[in-house]
Amino acid sequence: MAAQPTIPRRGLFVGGGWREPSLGRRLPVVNPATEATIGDIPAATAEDVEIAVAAARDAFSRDGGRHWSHAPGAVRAKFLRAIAAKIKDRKSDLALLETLDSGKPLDETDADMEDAAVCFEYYADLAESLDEKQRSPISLPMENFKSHILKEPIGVVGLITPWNYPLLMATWKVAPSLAAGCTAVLKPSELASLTCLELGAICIEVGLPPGVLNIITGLGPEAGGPLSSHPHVDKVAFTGSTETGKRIMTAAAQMVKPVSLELGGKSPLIVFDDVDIDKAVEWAMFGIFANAGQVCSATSRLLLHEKIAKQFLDRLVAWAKNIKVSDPLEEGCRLGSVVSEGQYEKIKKFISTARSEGATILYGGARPQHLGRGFFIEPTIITDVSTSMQIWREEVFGPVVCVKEFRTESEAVELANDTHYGLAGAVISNDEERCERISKALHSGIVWINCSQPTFVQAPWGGNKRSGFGRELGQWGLDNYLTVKQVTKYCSDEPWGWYQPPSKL
Ligand SMILES: NC(=O)C1=CN([C@@H]2O[C@H](COP(=O)(O)OP(=O)(O)OC[C@H]3O[C@@H](n4cnc5c(N)ncnc54)[C@H](O)[C@@H]3O)[C@@H](O)[C@H]2O)C=CC1
Ligand SMILES: N=C(N)NCCCC(=O)O
Ligand code: NA
Repeated sequence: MAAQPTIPRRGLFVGGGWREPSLGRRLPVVNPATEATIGDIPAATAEDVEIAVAAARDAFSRDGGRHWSHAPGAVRAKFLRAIAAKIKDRKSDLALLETLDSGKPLDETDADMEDAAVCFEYYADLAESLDEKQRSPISLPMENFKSHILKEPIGVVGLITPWNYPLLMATWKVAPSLAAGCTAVLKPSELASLTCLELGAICIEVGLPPGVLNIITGLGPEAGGPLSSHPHVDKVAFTGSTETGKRIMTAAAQMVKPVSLELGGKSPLIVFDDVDIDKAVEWAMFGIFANAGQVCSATSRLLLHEKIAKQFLDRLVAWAKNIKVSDPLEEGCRLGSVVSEGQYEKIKKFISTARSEGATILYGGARPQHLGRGFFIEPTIITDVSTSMQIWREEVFGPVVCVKEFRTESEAVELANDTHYGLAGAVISNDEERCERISKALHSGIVWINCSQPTFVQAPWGGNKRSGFGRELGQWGLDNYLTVKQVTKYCSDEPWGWYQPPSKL
């Protein structure tokens, strides 16, 4: 087991330095795998939001934007690459902090730190290529006019992020917004903020201009609320629950402030009868047990062709029994604890409601016997599910999959789309044409074929329906933080000639 590090005591990261929260309050950091309090983080309030937004505003317009917002993309790219390099240098200590904060297996946090570094590098490249895309001409039907496009940073952005991939979800917003030339105030989740505060330390080390990125930890209503309604915040990007997303959109609407929302999901995985069962089972497990199912795109509804359902479930149970559920620091751990006591209680309630509504807990459903402490839940497989049950309709955000059988392709699609959410969907079949048909038929922003969850920084990420709108990652992730300006020029020597000229007296 890795050595326990000391948890750095940080302030709020504002204007390029550390600052104690105005009201002097701090929040405990709990390691959910041991239930021990291991440190604390500052609790920002509206007063601190005010100061952080002012710092970001100042950084946006300082020197007419020459050093950041309107600097060549290469200037911003240099800082983004330096941040990526520091994340790589500190990968093992950041991964350890994130595991201690969230309960995620160390192999997962290690991969997440790598993904965060890659994301900063990717948007460094896009910051550079942005300059080449400026002034792209628009063809007009009148010769005496010429028009071109400028892509400009939106301004100061508020970035509100969740606890399930603490540093990575922050990076999906920080990297593209800074690449675009915005300045930002990041509000990570109070349940797991440690690595985001370390990002502040990294910004100091790389000499990021003060105020370009500010990081304020604290509670949702106290710190996130004032940020989403602040008149000097030009856009809010949010990832988290649908309920909080609605609140943020309502607050932003008062200022006609644009928002992008990446919310919950209840994504389906459809398995046909022409597949290699064990290969399909492993993807089904990865789709719902990776990160203990605390993934917005988790494929939490498993749809099995009736011909293979029994065999598939037998194998799924056999594989699930084989998952190493342990302290997330243990070598080979594949299922750690969930993030908090609140999340643990919520997941257990979902399971007991499913049982009382008549579903069968085929496997799991409780605390693993060998783990007496920590917020651990067994991998859980629920069958005999009907479409009116809570377990079919609502996001659990835990290692809990519910299963239904289907007979025909159209029945599978109908079940898959039977949800208010629309983030992701997946299909496993050896029939390529069938997979193509299903990709078109699913009402979601992401479709996986013959897999579930692999995520690449180059490809757009986001949902439809109550999973939100806007796309992160790829070029779309950069466009999220850019506004498009048309510049149209009259270039004829002739007068416009619409009005009768007055007589020259
Ligand atoms: N889609 C996703 O990626 C996520 C979904 N969830 C779902 O949400 C449930 C609740 O988890 P929470 O941590 O409570 O998620 P949440 O959506 O409340 O938290 C996400 C972020 O929003 C902030 N926030 C909360 N209330 C706010 C407000 N009124 N104004 C501005 N910001 C606010 C939080 O501090 C955090 O930074 C989970 O059980 C899960 O089902 C949670 C996290 C991520
Ligand atoms: N990095 C991977 N594989 N997935 C990220 C999921 C992000 C989310 O829950 O919003
Ligand atoms: Na924590």
